[in-house]
Amino acid sequence: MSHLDDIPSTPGKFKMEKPYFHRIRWHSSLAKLTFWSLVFLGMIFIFFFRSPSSSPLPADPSRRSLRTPSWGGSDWEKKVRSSARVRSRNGISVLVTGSAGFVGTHVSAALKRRGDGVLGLDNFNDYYDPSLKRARQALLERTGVFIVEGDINDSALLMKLFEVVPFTHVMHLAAQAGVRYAMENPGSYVHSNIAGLVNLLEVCKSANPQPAIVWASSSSVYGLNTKVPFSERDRTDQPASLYAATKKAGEEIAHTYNHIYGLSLTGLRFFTVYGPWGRPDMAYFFFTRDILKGKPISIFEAANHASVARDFTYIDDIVRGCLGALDTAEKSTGSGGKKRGPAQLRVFNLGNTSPVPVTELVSILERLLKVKAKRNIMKLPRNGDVPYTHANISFAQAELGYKPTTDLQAGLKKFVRWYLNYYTGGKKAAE
Ligand SMILES: O=C(O)[C@H]1O[C@H](OP(=O)(O)OP(=O)(O)OC[C@H]2O[C@@H](n3ccc(=O)[nH]c3=O)[C@H](O)[C@@H]2O)[C@H](O)[C@@H](O)[C@H]1O
Repeated sequence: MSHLDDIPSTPGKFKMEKPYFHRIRWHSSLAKLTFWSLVFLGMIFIFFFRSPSSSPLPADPSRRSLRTPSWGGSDWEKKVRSSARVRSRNGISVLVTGSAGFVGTHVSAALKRRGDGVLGLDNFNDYYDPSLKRARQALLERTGVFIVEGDINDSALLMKLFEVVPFTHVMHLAAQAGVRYAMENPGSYVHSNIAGLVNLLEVCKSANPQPAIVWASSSSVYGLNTKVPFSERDRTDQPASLYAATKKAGEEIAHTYNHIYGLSLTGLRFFTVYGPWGRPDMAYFFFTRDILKGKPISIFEAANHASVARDFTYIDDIVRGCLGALDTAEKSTGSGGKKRGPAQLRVFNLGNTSPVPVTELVSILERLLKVKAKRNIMKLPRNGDVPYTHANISFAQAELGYKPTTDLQAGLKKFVRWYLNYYTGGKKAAE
């Protein structure tokens, strides 16, 4: 909706007065006309000075979200119940937020496969191509997972979902992802990663029974930490991006809800997750697209020409980590919004323990695509990126049985196969 639409409708106010009207009346009309003209000009002024391009925080950071999702009604409730129905002995019923996202789709499918009840929730925003999210949704629908269209900031919707289904677990993956985009749209990070998280926890704390919650934190919380490999005991108070700061804030918020309300909370610090059905905003994904198009790619390097490297982690390994976290999550201890005893609070690294330079990532892609990349080496910009990540996963190994098995070469092979098939039917280079 245009901001100009906000101008109150004032029928008749601008109507031309007839000349034989009383002088005083004429003066008053002129005054009114002047007044409304000024109001009109004022609105135009406000519109331009509050437009997203000139404002650091967009007036409505959720503007890219589906604004008025339709939910409710008996058919809708039937679909919700059916999707969330547990079909295996000792299965769990899980609300998966961000289920049309990359990790959300894979986790939802894996839970469904083993007979758990799964209900998805996603706002289908256009941070990246929503048609990819729709394709993931279609994939999940075929496996019996229904995705409710809505935002985690919508308390009424969340309360309704808990009224219809007494979820035992929440897998909270809905978030504003991406390190570099935080400089473009900081408000969207606050909206999803802070306000959205708090809203979800508020509803969870009041639910009866309270669910156990597993949620996506990020390797980026290690920020400027230089001690490697990164251990959960290392400092995380030097975030290098607003994205990282909101994820770190999430970890502190989790502590609060665990402390006050007895919510069982497990945060998973994902390390640069990649694979089929991945996110087009991530380097491995758009490098593939650009290499195929013959477009140059920018490869960042750290100070003194040092390589920038990432502990790239394959999606199937991450999914196993997520399921391990759900399966070992203890029950929340509160009821009626009140804590009844101490509850579980955990944070785990989910990485691959094997950092690979971005230059090597590009070489692997060149071999798999059989196309030489046009490499444009440039200094790591000050955009929130950190030069290096490396996970110590011994804690996740001990507690969740987490053990990654896919190296970057094998994982990218699967990604490239999916990419070519999805975008070109395996025949020609992608658009
Ligand atoms: O682990 C995380 O917590 C995060 O992982 C991911 O962030 P990153 O590790 O930064 O992944 P990604 O953008 O793919 O850049 C990969 C590498 O390519 C380099 N890079 C990037 C762009 C470019 O043009 N050139 C380049 O060299 C770049 O410098 C980097 O070294 C998720 O996006 C994020 O949401 C969060 O989950």
